[in-house]
Amino acid sequence: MIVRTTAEITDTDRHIKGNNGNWESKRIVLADDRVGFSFHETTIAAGTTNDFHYANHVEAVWLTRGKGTLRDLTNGKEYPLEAGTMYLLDGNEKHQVIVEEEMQMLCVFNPPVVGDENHDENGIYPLLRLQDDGTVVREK
Ligand SMILES: CC(=O)NCC[C@H](N)C(=O)O
Repeated sequence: MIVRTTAEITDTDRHIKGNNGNWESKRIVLADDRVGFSFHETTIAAGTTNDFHYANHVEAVWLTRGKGTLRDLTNGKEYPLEAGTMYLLDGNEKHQVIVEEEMQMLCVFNPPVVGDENHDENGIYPLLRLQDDGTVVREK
């Protein structure tokens, strides 16, 4: 069994700042826990528009705080986001998160994020795999 607290993650190498400057992510469960998914708490700043594209991962997002809009960039559809709403990117959809009130979200990634992944210029995380010997290989 593994038990962790926010205090153990905040301001450590598990606390990642997004390279668009708009979000931060506390990486609660990572690939080295070897459970097949990673689990993050993400905060996104009010007044921002964020383009994401998890081409190599499935992501589920559960909003615990905040308000805004999710836009599916594959078809232009928009969905209101507020506490208690979940979206699942089961088709690796390019999407946009438009934030009216600061959002806090709980996010699950499969395959699991290894550690400090950040978005490239297209909003994509690389596909990194943690090998049994602890080394990380880039697969995409
Ligand atoms: C909602 C979203 O995709 N936010 C960006 C950060 C990501 N969820 C992460 O925790 O790495």
